[in-house]
Amino acid sequence: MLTNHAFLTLPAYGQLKAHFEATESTHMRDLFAQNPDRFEQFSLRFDDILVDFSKNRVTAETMTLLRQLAEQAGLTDAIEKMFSGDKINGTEGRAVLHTALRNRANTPVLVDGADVMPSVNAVLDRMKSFTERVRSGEWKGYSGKAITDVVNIGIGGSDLGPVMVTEALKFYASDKLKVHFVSNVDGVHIYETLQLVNPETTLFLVASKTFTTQETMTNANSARQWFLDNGGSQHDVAKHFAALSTNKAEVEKFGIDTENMFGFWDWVGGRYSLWSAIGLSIALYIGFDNFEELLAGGHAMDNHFRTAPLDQNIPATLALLGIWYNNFYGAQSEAILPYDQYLHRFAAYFQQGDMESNGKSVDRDGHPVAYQTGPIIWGEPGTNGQHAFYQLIHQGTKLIPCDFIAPAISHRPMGDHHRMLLSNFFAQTEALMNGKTEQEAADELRKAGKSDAEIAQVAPFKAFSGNRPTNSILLKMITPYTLGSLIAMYEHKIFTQGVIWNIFSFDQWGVELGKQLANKILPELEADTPVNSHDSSTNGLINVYKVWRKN
Ligand SMILES: O=P(O)(O)OC[C@H]1O[C@H](O)[C@@H](O)[C@@H](O)[C@@H]1O
Repeated sequence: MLTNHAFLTLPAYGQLKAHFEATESTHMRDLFAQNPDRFEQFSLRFDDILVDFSKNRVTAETMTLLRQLAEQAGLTDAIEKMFSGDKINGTEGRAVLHTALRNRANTPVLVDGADVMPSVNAVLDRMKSFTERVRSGEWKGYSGKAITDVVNIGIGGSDLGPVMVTEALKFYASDKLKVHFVSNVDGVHIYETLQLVNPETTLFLVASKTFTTQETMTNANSARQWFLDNGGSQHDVAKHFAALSTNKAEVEKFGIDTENMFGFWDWVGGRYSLWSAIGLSIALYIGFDNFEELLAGGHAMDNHFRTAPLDQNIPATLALLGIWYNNFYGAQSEAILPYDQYLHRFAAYFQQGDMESNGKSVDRDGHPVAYQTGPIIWGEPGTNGQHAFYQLIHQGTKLIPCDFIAPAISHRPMGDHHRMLLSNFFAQTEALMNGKTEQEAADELRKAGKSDAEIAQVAPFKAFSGNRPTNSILLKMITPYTLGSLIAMYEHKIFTQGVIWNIFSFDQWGVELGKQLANKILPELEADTPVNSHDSSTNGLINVYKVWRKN
């Protein structure tokens, strides 16, 4: 278990508070003007990833104090505990070992005294041979045809990771195999997906850690019914359905051949599970070699996080910067802005990764926290975001720290597109940092021939305060390896923040509540008789629904 501490009484917290008050009005423009080495001093490189954090409202002193905060919160010890299988998920009594899933060094990792690596490797071997059989066409559907479409049925962590990664690595995909994802219990999702596929050549992956999640089981049942109604027999189900789960008993109950079950373990959190059997759709889509590259990239970042000193440690640095804005500047959110269309689900993926992990308000002693914890994560790919919500980032009243992410090399070089994309990537962080004074705005207007009256009227609106913090994460190229490192980088950022805030990052009781509540109302929706067991709003909504559904 992790050692507890009181975040607000850490000596570095008090020092940071005083430092914040003393430096709050400093403008980054001046910091850049004063220090020509700012980029060298405040950027880190790891393989083909460059993290430039110089456009933040920090000085060397800020970073020193933030690192002291991490040390005083016991980060080094906490990292060791996670990697070595300590039961750091305190409310569920579980280890947290997604790092073991990508432990390419194969060094033993012990849970309750037993090495988990042989089981990890055994599942990877089975995934490999299954992937090869399906991709080569050796695996046949019931009518003897090869598989052309894979439909992953899962939700939350059993969906978002595979969706994000298959999109991000589409360049590496085989054109012989398409992947589809069904998550929402809204019948529209499975209906529309089934319109695209043929039962003879479709493989359904039922992805659920618990194998009891309402949405997934409902979609899986509908998929099986569709399969049986459209030419498949009960006997053929084994050729068209596989399960990715920790729950063998429920998989058997559903009727999936356990030969087609790919297991994982309770020490893999749902939102950290793309590295496990939950990643089978990824392996099928991009091939097992590429899936292994993804694991290798994650493993390399694990080694970096575990061994790099704090002043060189990329995930820890990003975490500390996040804490600086969250706990001292009062920033409510962080935007993730990938300048890469293939990464268009990256922010959505880390919405779950971050918000489900650190959206907690009770500390590890069970006491309500008296400080802010996890931020709101949001974002869309650049340049679309620029034409939608960047106005608020540039000139709104809220401070929104942003991560800008871009590859130097595009997989799809089309004319000048990539250069244009990157010119936006570079320009935006520069503008957010520099801003534009009213005087500069006035000078521009004068040059454009505007009268003094016009200038006085318009200049205030054309001024930008600047001083808005950004990290620029420049990658050479989005390869499976680099993406693996990038994902692991954010995972460890989230972990670091949870350690410093003294919260449990690996449970999700808030989500469980929703599952229970919906199950209570579902039977009440059966009959047309009005309900009166809830508050007047809930009763009113249900009763109008009961009337309207009759038409
Ligand atoms: O894989 P499962 O068990 O279907 O859970 C799917 C999802 O359910 C809930 O929303 C949470 O517990 C998530 O963390 C999880 O990823």
